[in-house]
Formats: sequence, structure tokens, C-alpha cells
Amino acid sequence: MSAAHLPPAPGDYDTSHSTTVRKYNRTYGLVPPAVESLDVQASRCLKQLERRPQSIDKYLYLSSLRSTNVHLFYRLVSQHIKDMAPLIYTPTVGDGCLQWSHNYVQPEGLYISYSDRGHIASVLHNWPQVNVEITVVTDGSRILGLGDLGINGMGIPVGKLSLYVACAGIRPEATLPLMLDLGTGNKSLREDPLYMGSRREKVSAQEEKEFLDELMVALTEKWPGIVIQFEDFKNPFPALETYGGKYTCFNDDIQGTGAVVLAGIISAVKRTGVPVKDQRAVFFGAGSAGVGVAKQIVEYFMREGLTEDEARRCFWLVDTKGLVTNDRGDKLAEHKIYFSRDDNAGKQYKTLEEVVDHVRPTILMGLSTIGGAFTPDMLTKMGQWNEHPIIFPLSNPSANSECTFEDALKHTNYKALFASGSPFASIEHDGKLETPGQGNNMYVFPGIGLGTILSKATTITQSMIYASATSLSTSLHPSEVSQGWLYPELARIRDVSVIVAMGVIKAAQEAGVDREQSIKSMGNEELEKWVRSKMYDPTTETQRVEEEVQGLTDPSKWGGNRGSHL
Ligand SMILES: NC(=O)c1ccc[n+]([C@@H]2O[C@H](COP(=O)([O-])OP(=O)(O)OC[C@H]3O[C@@H](n4cnc5c(N)ncnc54)[C@H](O)[C@@H]3O)[C@@H](O)[C@H]2O)c1
Ligand SMILES: O=C(O)C[C@H](O)C(=O)O
Ligand SMILES: [Mg+2]
Repeated sequence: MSAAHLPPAPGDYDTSHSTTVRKYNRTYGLVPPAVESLDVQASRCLKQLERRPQSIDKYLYLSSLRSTNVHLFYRLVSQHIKDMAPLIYTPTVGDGCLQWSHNYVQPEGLYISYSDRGHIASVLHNWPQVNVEITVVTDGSRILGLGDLGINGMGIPVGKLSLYVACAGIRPEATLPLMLDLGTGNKSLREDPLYMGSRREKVSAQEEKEFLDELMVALTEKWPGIVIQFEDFKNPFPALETYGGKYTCFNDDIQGTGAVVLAGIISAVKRTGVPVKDQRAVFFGAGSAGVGVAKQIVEYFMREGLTEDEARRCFWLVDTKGLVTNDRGDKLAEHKIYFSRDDNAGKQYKTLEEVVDHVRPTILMGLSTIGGAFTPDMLTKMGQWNEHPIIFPLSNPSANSECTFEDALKHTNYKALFASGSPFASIEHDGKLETPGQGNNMYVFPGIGLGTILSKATTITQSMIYASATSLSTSLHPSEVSQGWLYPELARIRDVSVIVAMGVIKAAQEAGVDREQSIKSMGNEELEKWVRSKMYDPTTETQRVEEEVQGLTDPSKWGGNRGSHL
């Protein structure tokens, strides 16, 4: 519902609104006369989706629904999250990004260009919403495993924030998808007549840093308390070191991914029965995600009793040049040094295959962007060496997955403990349905954001990230555990996000970075109730607006959907 002096907002055109609400909203006559139930609305949407055989067309239909009937979009997504997540998020969002400039119809976020430096604050001023609680920001330089997509990467902030709303109940109008148009190293994009970003080479690292310095100040001055999520920046991107202790921010690819994979690993390691000291993890990909994940698992191994050095030595990282070692002869990127090996006796292992044969891992982790890198031969060996090999091909979208669910099961004699970044379908084997885990940061970032917003944390500490992982790992129902699942059923994601958010809030309180006084002494039950009461629920939105309108006699006081947690 809009304030009386403003034009109607997207949610105001909802055909579930009564005549009274339509009159207050000034949408009476602008939508067809029938007042529809939520079920009727949903069935129309589902039929329209069915009519579109291609996922990308479903994605475009859903994008236009979000822009024109926002609460209906979120009802649909949250009630059918298992079917909708692959359409609005990975893998379809990958095609959405690749085709962004070609399919463009409507603005869905804010674009700030390098030429706007010096007056970024005035561009933020154009954002039509008053209260923003969270932003996802990218420069498009490493979108999923698809490389530098420039401003076409806008699909990622839009998709991630849709999940914040659907999975953790952040209000839609409190989210800001933010694209930094800092040029692109992708020549074919720069030469594409339809490309909608600046046609310049990517700015230098120093220029980007200065731009970000200005952005961080401008964002927090305009919206004090805003949570800033860095997403899909090409490595190296030292934002955490630069801004981590000063702003309420986190890097989803490093920290969110680290947390979600850690949660799966905690369950998987328990299932193997192999003590952590005997775990050997080969990581294919030593970028933001690879190193971020390995570091989270080091912390877990240390909490399980290993020294830091013992824990660190359980990891073998592989990049484009092979095993990361001290004496490889190249200058190692800063973030890889912690895991570089010194026990290779001068021998360099150039391929993943050689490293796998050398290490005989218990865990094979893929964050490399290279689809199919886990060959049938490697998978077979993993099955021969381990009673329960842990195989996590985590690169996105589906085509970049290091192996498929089917291959991981088939070649390990159905023994693999599996999680992938993008979803795979279940498989029937011996009359039993085998269900893959989805080790995607979507299981944690919504709860991290919600917990941070609600606790009004000044910074996002490592202990808050770690708490998101342990909370997720305890969120499985006994029936899910007994089926051998590593992650909870996606359909329960809102409940899971509440559990994650509570863990994050408590960790913020323990770290002393919280500012929400009213919840300091709450016990679990009371806190859970409070968290739930703060969540946007698209299924009760029509009723909420109805009651608000019925209760208002003075139209000038209509605040409508401008609510905020801040
Ligand atoms: N499942 C999840 O939740 C999740 C989260 C974050 C990232 N990811 C995926 O992980 C992948 C990597 O993301 P990132 O942020 O670490 O990117 P990045 O650019 O920081 O790192 C990529 C790494 O892969 C290595 N690599 C690339 N090509 C290789 C090759 N041919 N052989 C060996 N190594 C190679 C690079 O050396 C680098 O170490 C992407 O596909 C991304 O979609 C998944
Ligand atoms: O976007 C995703 O699906 C997960 C992750 O953040 C990625 O970069 O691949
Ligand atoms: Mg990402």
C-alpha cells in the first residue's frame, strides 16, 4: 500500500486486494474487478509457467511478476521454493545474466558507474525506497563460474535478494540490488551493440578500491545499519580485510560458502566415522571460495582437537598450475600461501589427477568453475579408497559442476556423500530414492542477513559466520538425518533461516557487536517468537494491508509497505 501522495507501488496492483484497499491505493479500476483468492492467483501463475518450456522464459516471466505484483511473486516463490529456486537462482540465473542486456525490459536494481565517482551519494539518492536494510553488491567480474559478465551480472544481486525475502522474510522494499559498472575485461561484451554497461576496460584494482571507499561511506550515511553483502567479485578482492572490522559487511563467496560447506562437512565427516585427523581434503580451485571453505573447515578441525598446523595440513589445494606448493616457482597469490604445501619433496604435481593419486583423499571438493573435472576414474578411486567418499562438486551453474550426482553415485558404487552447488534431480537406485545435497550458500546467507539486521550488529564477526554453519548443521530433522541427508529439505528453508538467524544473533551478542537491547535477555523460545514476528510473510500481506486500511481514517498517515526493521 502506498502513502497517499505517492504513485501506487508494485504490490498495490495485487488482485487479492479488496475494493476498499484498491480505493485507498488508487488502483481501483486499474486492475480487473475480480477480488481473487491467493490460490486462484497462484494457479494462474503456475499455468503461465507451464506454458513456457524453456527455463529462461520462466525466469523472465517471474522477473516481470516481481516487478508488477511483488507479493504474489513472493507467495509463489516461498510456497514452491523447491521448484522456483532453480528458476530465479542457480542454474537459470546464469542464463539470465548471460542474456541480461539482450532481454532487458525493466529496472530491477541500481547501477553506479565509474564516472559517478565523487557523487555516488547522489546516485543512491535516486533509489525510490526510503528504508534499505540490506544490499548485495557486485562488479560482475566473476559471475558464478561464467567469468566476467560486466553489468550483465545484475541478475545475481537481484536473485540473491529475492532469496533473502522469500527464505528469511526481509521486506522486499528493504533490499537493494547494486551493480558497480566499473568496465569489463570481457571484450565480446564491450563489442556487443546491445551491451548496457560502460564499454571500457575494467578499472585498476586501486581505482576500484577508491571507488568502494566512497561507496561504503555513502551507503552507510544514507542507510545507517545497512548490511552489505559482497558477491561475485573476481579474486583477489581484499574487501574483507579493508572493510570487515569497520562496516556491517560480509563476503558471501568466502564466508557464506565457507559456512554452508562446513555445515555439510560436519554431518558428512560424522557419517564417515573417520576421525578429523585422518581426513585428507583435495580442493580443486584455490580462489575465494576454495580458500574460504578450507579455512572454515580448519576452524572446525581445531575445535575437534587438532592444532592449527595439524588442521591446515589436512588440505591440498590445486589451481591452474597444479598443487599449491612453496617451491612451485611462481609467486603465490597472498590468499593461497596459508595452504601451500612444503612436504612434496621437490616434486610438483601438475594435474588434479596426479594430486588425487598422491593424496588418496577422503574429501574431494570442487570450486574450480571446471565442469566435469572429477573424472569417472577419479570417482572410482574415491569409492575404492573410502567407505564413504565425500564428494562436493560445488561450482555453479550446473554445467560447471565438477561432476553430476549420477556420476558420483554410479562410479563410487553408490557410496558417495554428495553435495553440489546447483541442484540435481533425485535418482532411483535399488528401489530407493537417492537425494542429492545442495551445498549452496543460499542455506546460510538469508539467515546471516536476518540475524545481523535484527541484532543491529555493527560488524559481522567470524564467530557469527561460524554460528551460521553450526546452526545449519543442527537444523536437520531426525527423518532427514536418518535418510543420510547433509542439508535440510529446501521446502523448510524459512524455518532453517530462523534457526540460522538465532545462532547469528546469539554470536553477535557474545561478541558484543549487537545493538538491539530488547532481546538481550530473551531465552530461545521467546527469541524465536520475536524473530518470526519480524519476518515479512507474503501469505499474510493481503490481510495485513486490509487491516491497516480498515484501521486508518486519516489517509495522510498511510505509510503502507514502507515498514523497516531498522
Ligand atoms: N556452492 C556455492 O555456494 C558456491 C559459492 C561460491 C562459489 N561457488 C562456485 O565456485 C567457483 C569458484 O568461485 P570463486 O569465487 O572461488 O572464484 P575464483 O575466481 O576466486 O577462483 C577460481 C579458482 O579456480 C581455479 N581454476 C580455474 N580454472 C582452473 C583450471 N582449469 N584448473 C584448475 N583450477 C582452475 C583458479 O585457479 C582459482 O583458484 C564458481 O564456479 C562459483 O560458482 C559456489
Ligand atoms: O550464486 C550461487 O549460486 C552460489 C555462489 O555465490 C556462486 O558464486 O556460485
Ligand atoms: Mg557468488
